[in-house]
Amino acid sequence: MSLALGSVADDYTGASDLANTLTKGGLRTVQTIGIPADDLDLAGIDAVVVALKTRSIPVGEAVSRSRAAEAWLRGRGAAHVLFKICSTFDSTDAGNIGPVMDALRGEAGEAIALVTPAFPETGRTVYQGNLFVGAVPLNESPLKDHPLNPMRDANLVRVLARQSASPVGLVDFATVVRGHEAVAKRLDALAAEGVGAAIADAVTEADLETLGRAALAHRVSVGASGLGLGLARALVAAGRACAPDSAADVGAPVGGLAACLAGSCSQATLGQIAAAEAVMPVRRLDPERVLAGDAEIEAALAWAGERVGTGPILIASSAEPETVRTLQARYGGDRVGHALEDALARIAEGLNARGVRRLVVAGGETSGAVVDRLGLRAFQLGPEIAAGVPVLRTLGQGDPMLLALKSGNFGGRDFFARALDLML
Ligand SMILES: Nc1ncnc2c1ncn2[C@@H]1O[C@H](COP(=O)(O)OP(=O)(O)OP(=O)(O)O)[C@@H](O)[C@H]1O
Ligand SMILES: O=C(O)[C@@H](O)C(=O)CO
Repeated sequence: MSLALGSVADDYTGASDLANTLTKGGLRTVQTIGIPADDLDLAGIDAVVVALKTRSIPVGEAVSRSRAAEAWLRGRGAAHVLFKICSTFDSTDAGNIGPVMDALRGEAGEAIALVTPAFPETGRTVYQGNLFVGAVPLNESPLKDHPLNPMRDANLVRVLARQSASPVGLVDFATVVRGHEAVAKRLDALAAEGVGAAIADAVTEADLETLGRAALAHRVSVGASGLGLGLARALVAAGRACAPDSAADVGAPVGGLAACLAGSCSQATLGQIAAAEAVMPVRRLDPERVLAGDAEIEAALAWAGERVGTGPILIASSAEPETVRTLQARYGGDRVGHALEDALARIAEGLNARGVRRLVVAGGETSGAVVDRLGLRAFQLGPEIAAGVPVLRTLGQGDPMLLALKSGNFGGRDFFARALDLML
């Protein structure tokens, strides 16, 4: 059976966001962690999203891992591969969006790639190449304070041009509203001028349907869940996927204990942790003590062990931007980030050993560290908790676990409680 669509995602929460959107768009979808084992059963599956952890690693590694995932997907018949990036275009001038895009475009033999992070359902829109988060340009949004990749320029034509080896152009809104043929013509014209990537404006789902249709004529595209939606709808309309009529079903309850972990320092996650304090015990890690040794992890696990038997608990490293900046200035951003990711991953492992089978994790890098530490390999999609965040059920690995991997900025204030309500 050939895949109708393949995707290489640059982080795990982003992958589950896309897998959720593809499922809602009518594609039977599986999310894998890294390149799947050969015995993964793909019968009846339309789309595979290969989750990588390549957003914040050195460029060369990001490129080689992405190429290997793309080759695997092509080997399963995927005619189109979407490189799933963050809807807030998380990256630095060194990459990794530009270099990975250049490599995948080269492999696919395409002259140009359509690029759009628009995802209107979560307030991400693109106009004249500028990315808006809700009502404000990217550089005025909380993303300007991101601990790993502060976003200080909203003009994505400029941002991507700093990362890509080829010139970057624009498919503007006036072209998009004229439909997929106009977009296709504009892409051809840009390619003829030697432009290797085009940021495409999109404000509504209708724009993304247009872009999905235009992108499908090529072998590779770059975008967030909004473009995934456009591609899914184009595939269903073309009869290349058969839109199952039953909603995503996460199967029988898994039971077991439940816990939440948060490493995201986004404004949304900080608000969600504050709200969780009213409904479950919350412990905040002391980052300085985490950097000093194992005692903080052991203390957190002992604290959890006394409480998790009677109800869900939450452990967070998250802090306000000013606190994050102070810590990073003292110890270095990479060192702090990795130490806290590793601490939360080890706490997840300890909780799992104490019977936790239902786990909510906030933050893309944090989720990557947790899922890797637990050795999870593939997920089936369950119901949507909030826009971009589905319930995931482990696939093909003995007793199932339920997870929710939340992108930092997603979800309402009651996210943690709401997630646990759907994870039975
Ligand atoms: N108190 C803290 N001080 C400094 N860095 C922190 C602190 N707590 C967490 N971090 C680090 O901040 C980074 C947060 O990245 P992560 O990807 O997990 O969240 P996010 O960027 O908000 O989510 P997403 O990528 O899904 O948008 C991680 O490297 C984490 O270890
Ligand atoms: O696109 C998004 O915003 C998310 O799926 C994500 O990738 C955040 O890390």
